[in-house]
Parts: sequence; C-alpha cells; structure tokens
Amino acid sequence: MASVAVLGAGSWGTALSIVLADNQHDVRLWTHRKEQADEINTNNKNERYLKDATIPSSITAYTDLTEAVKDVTAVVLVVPTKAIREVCQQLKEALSNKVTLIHATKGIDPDSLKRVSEMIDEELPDKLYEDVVVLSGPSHAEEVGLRQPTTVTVSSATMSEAEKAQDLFINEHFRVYTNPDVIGVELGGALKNIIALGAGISDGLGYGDNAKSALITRGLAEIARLGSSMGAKPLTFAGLTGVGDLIVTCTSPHSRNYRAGHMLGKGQPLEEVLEHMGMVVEGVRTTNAAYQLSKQQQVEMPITAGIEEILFNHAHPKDVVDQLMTRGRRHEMEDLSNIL
Ligand SMILES: NC(=O)C1=CN([C@@H]2O[C@H](COP(=O)(O)OP(=O)(O)OC[C@H]3O[C@@H](n4cnc5c(N)ncnc54)[C@H](OP(=O)(O)O)[C@@H]3O)[C@@H](O)[C@H]2O)C=CC1
Ligand SMILES: O=C(CO)COP(=O)(O)O
Repeated sequence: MASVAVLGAGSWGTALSIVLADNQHDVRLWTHRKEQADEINTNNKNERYLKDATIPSSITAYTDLTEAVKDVTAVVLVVPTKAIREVCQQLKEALSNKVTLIHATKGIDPDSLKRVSEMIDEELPDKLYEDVVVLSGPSHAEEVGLRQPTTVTVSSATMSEAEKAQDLFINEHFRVYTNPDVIGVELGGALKNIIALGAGISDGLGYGDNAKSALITRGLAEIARLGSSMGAKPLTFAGLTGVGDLIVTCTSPHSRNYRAGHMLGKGQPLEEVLEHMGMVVEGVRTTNAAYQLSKQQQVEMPITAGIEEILFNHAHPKDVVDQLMTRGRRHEMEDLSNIL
C-alpha cells in the first residue's frame, strides 16, 4: 500500500482517486474548495464533477496542500493545463520528500507552447522527483468512476518511474500499459481534443458519420505530422493515446470537447458554450497552442487552422467545412510517407 496525493478534485482527479482507493492505497484528494472537501468527506459524493460515482470512504479530501502531500510516495497532478504552473508553485512549497510524480492532464500551454511535463519540469526542482510520468489514453472519468473496463498508457523518460505508476493504478478494471515515448503520449492526448471539438461541430451542423470519420482520420494525420516534427514516434499515434483517445473523444457524449463543439456547430457563441459546460474544455486553448506550433514547425494542419478560425475569429463552421472540402488536391499519404 502506498500513500498517494491526487491534486485536483474535478472529474478525472476523482475517478483516478477511486482507482487508487480500489487498489488499497491511502488516497488524499486535494481540492481548493472547502465545500467540495466537506461533500467528499461527509457524503462520499462529488455531485458537480462526477455525480454517478460513490467515492470510497477510504479517500480523504484535503484543502491544505502541505497536509495532503505529507509523507506521500506519489503525487498525481490532474488540474487543467491552465492551472499546472500555479499548482506546481504551491507544490514546491508544500512537498519536502522525493515522490513519483504523475500527471494526467491533456493540453498544451498557448503562452509558452510547452507540454504539461515540460511546464512541470520548469516549475519544480529536480530533487522532488526523478522524471515526470504521463498518464493518458481513452478514459472518460464517468466510466472509470463506475469501474467499466478502461485502458491507459503511462510514459516516462525513466521506465522504472512509469512502472511504479503502472503498479499504483493497474487493476482488473483499469489496465495500464507503458510506452517510453513521452512526447508522443503527451501530444496525442492533448491534440485529440481539437479534433473532438471538430467532430462535435460537424455533428452540430447536422453532418453525418462520413464527415466525422474523415475528421478522425485526417485529424490523426495532422496530429502525426505535428507530433513527428516535435520528436514523437509516429507509431505512438496508432496506439491508445493516439487513435484510441481520438475515437473515445470524437464519438462520445461524455466528452466535454465533443459537447462544446456540438453547441458551436449549432451556432452558440464560444463564451456561452464555455459557461454552459462548467468544466474544462481543454481543446479551446490547445487549438491555439497547436495553431502556433504548426506555424513554428511549418507543418500543415488545416483542421486545426479551421477550428482556430471558428473559436477565435468568428468564422462560421459551415464556411470552414466548405473550405476544408475544396482545398487543393492531395495524395492521402503526402507528408506522412516520410515519417512512417
Ligand atoms: N474528465 C475526464 O474524463 C478526463 C480528463 N482528463 C484531463 O484531466 C485534466 C483535468 O480535467 P477534469 O478533472 O476533467 O476537469 P474538471 O473541469 O472536471 O475539473 C477541474 C478541477 O480542477 C480544479 N482546479 C482548477 N484550477 C485549479 C487551481 N488553480 N488550483 C486547484 N484546483 C484547480 C477545479 O476546481 P474549481 O471547481 O474551483 O474550478 C476542478 O476541481 C484535463 O486536462 C483533462 O483533459 C484526462 C482524461 C479523462
Ligand atoms: O480525455 C478524455 C477521455 O480520454 C476526456 O475528454 P474530454 O475532456 O473531452 O471530456
């Protein structure tokens, strides 16, 4: 049994805490909201973020970060990308011993264009952990919280750290693979959110399965192009954290990115959509980050560019689809043949 602090009591932090508690670990779930900690500790519920799950009574919620991380062997960071630097700065003050550091956040920071593990490395001193472990894959919190079969991947530059994370999480409902390609695992999980927005937009416009399938496969092509240019191994995008996560997010009403896209496709403005969601829609900021990266890396990402136009320049979704459909002719494997 290990002591594990999970930082972030949203949908995913709560679901991952349930997995860890099922594995008999001592789980401390940190939230910055006192009323939420009280609800978890008193009613074993997190109504706002994971309403259908009953939280095992062995999980204790904390609002004091120093108390939450005292003597733990592992820390799981699972706040939205936007909050990663701020929470790391607090963690730096609160943590006194070396831990296995895992993050399960899926995004790219549009200000620094950094992946989440890169931001963690910038914010936390080396002495607090060996190498960050990324946990990613097709895993809706709503299903994990109900112990439905789920597979994910853990990745770290130090394989023994990834294996420690695998040991912590693996059980009969939650199967955990390892993969040494940190860049590919992290980028697949972040970039699929852009395509999930696109899939939702397409459905919201009333287009059918053909359009969605095109978005998933052509989206995968542009994810692989950008990812490879940034040092990822192309084969990773054919795995759980690439095509696996694309399928689950582009086809499921659990996905916040898909649902937000659906509302955009129906014509609702972005601000209204985000207010309605009340949970993080990572694809919005990551679209802008990926758009900037595509320019920096000189990689063609037409779907991402179209979604950038819809999100930030008031383009009409139907016009963007028309533009995508009437682009110049291409060979399907153009640009991919030299990375495969
Ligand atoms: N939900 C899912 O199925 C999955 C999510 N993920 C990823 O996990 C990450 C977190 O997502 P998820 O849990 O779903 O998001 P939610 O929107 O459900 O919850 C986010 C949580 O983070 C808290 N938070 C935000 N900012 C801070 C901060 N500065 N300090 C402390 N807590 C903060 C929020 O608190 P508050 O209530 O105050 O806003 C809230 O409790 C995302 O990157 C997402 O892509 C990955 C796989 C599956
Ligand atoms: O990453 C996820 C499932 O693997 C969750 O996606 P959403 O953030 O779109 O809900």
